This record gives sequence, C-alpha cells and structure tokens, in this order.
Amino acid sequence: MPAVAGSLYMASQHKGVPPLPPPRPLPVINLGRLTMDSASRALAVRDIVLACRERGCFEVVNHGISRSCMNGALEAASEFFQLSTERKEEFASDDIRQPIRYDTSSRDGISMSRSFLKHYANPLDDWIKFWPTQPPTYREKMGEYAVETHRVSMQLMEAILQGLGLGPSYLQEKLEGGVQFVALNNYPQSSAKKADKIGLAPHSDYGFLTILLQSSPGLEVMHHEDDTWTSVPAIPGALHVHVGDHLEVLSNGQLKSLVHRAVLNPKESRISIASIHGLSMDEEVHCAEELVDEHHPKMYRGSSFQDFLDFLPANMNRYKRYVESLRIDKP
Ligand SMILES: O=C(O)CCC(=O)C(=O)O
Ligand SMILES: [Fe+2]
Repeated sequence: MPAVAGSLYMASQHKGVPPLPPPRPLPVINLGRLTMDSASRALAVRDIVLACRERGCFEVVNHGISRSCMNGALEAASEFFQLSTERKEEFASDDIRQPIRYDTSSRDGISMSRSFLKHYANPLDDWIKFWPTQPPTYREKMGEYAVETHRVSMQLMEAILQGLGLGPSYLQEKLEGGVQFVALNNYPQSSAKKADKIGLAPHSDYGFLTILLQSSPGLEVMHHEDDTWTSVPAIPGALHVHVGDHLEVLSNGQLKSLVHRAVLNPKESRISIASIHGLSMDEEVHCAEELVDEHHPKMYRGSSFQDFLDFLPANMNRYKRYVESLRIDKP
C-alpha cells in the first residue's frame, strides 16, 4: 500500500525549531480496485480495514469524483465565505438543530479560529431548499459534490463492513438513507503576530466516516499509539477519510475514532469541506452482535445522532471523543 509523509517534517528541519518525530506515512488507497476483479477487491478491502485499524484514516485516489466537481465545491464554499457578513449571518443560529447554520465563534468549544457553514445533504431533495442561493452556483456545485461523496461513502462502508466480517450489504439500506452532514470550514492564514496557530481544536467526528476535501494543508491527525500529530498533505485529486465515533461503536472497539485538528496555514487562508456519514437521525447505532462474544464483551451503549445533539451543548469540553461517553465500563 503506497504512503505519503506529512509535509511539516520538512518545515521542522530549519534552525531553531525543535525537530518533530519522523513522519508517519499515511496510507493511500486506490479505490478503483474495489470494482475490479474479486482478488483486487479483496486486497483493497484488506488495505482499507488495515488503515482504519492502524491509523484511523487514509487518503483515497481513483474514487471517481472528477477534479472539476471537487474544485467546483471548493469554489462555491470560497465564494460563500466571501459574501458580506450580513448575507452570511442570514444563516446564523444558536440552535444546533437548525438544518443550516453559519457561525464564527467558539461557542462549540473547539472553533478557535474558523467560520463555518453546516448543513445536511442526504437525501438531497429534502435539504437543498435550505442551502444558500448565493453564490448562484452554490446549490448545483455543492449538490453535485455531496451526491458524489455519498456514493463514495457507500463504497467505503461496504468495504469496511465486508472487512469486519459483517458482509458488504450489512446496514446498506439504512446507510443509503442515512445522515450526510456537510461542514464547510474557512480558516484565516496564520499571522506572525498571533502565537496560537490552531484553527480547530482536537476532536473526533460523530458518524461512521468523514470524507474531507482541503484546499491546502492544515488538517492534522493524531496517532493512536503515542498521541503524536501527522500533517495530512493535500494530494491533488485525493480525498481524506477518517473513522468516526459510531464506527468505533459498531465495530465494538475494533476500529477507533480518529482525533484530528486543523492548524492555520502560514501561506494562505484555507477551506475544508468535511462530509460526515451516519445512520438517520433517530436510528441508534449499537455494537454489531456478530463482533460481541465472551472474549469481546459489548463495549458501548447504543446512541443516535439525536442523542449526540442532546449531549453536545452540556459537554462541550468534557470529551475529545464523544464515544468515550458511551463506554459501558465508564464510571
Ligand atoms: O478543517 C479541517 O481540516 C478539519 C475539519 C473538521 O475536523 C470538521 O469539520 O469536523
Ligand atoms: Fe472533524
């Protein structure tokens, strides 16, 4: 499985900067292998599950989403953030249950230096009416990207569920109709004057999988074993994928949700589009019975996306990973 190394390592080689630990290459998966012959698919499934187990994340290439579709989504996001404050604030709300929400502050406990627009996207016909009409291409460009990303999320989930021994059609219908939550993040360029370079503080994502597209580097992922950070390079045409809290629950702890953060880019302002995929709002996710036995007792209680929204306001800074609050052995 090919791998790429984080770019911060090079930056740390300059005089006066304490050296970072050696870069830990991130796995790169060629998704085209999933639809080739069965032997190629089996190898791709093995690589995907290995990456999820060991790193909690990987980069995907050959996923079938065109460069123009990806660039279109980044442009639409960028043009939205360039609108006047007044226009953007039409979507401002304190209510995290709103179908669309714009904010700039750290009321969520983790946004140190970002503005964001968050909205739902699947099924598209249910949600697109809430999306911005400015810039005029927003709905078309973001809609196309959201549909394509949902398709990739289905392929990835089928592979992961197959690799966990649950079978590729496990939960298929529920995933088809499940939540897709899209977060557009806008970070300023880091300034020499401001010491704090963190745009978004460490956290894990709700849901099974997050698929992330970034305009330039800034995403960092924490290594499961020693808590060190690796910078995720912006490989042209690639998407970043990581494991969310509910995949940890479903896999009964075989896979761990990934702690990640965003640092400000010293060269330019940065946009990322995070697409979070899970079951529908009220559907509880439980540890798969097939993965529970006397040697692997059930580790987590069941919970839904609604439960997560209930949990969030009162627990902003208590857990880096929501899944910790679901542990059965927790005091
Ligand atoms: O901007 C990034 O790279 C990370 C965004 C993120 O973690 C999120 O939206 O949940
Ligand atoms: Fe995140």
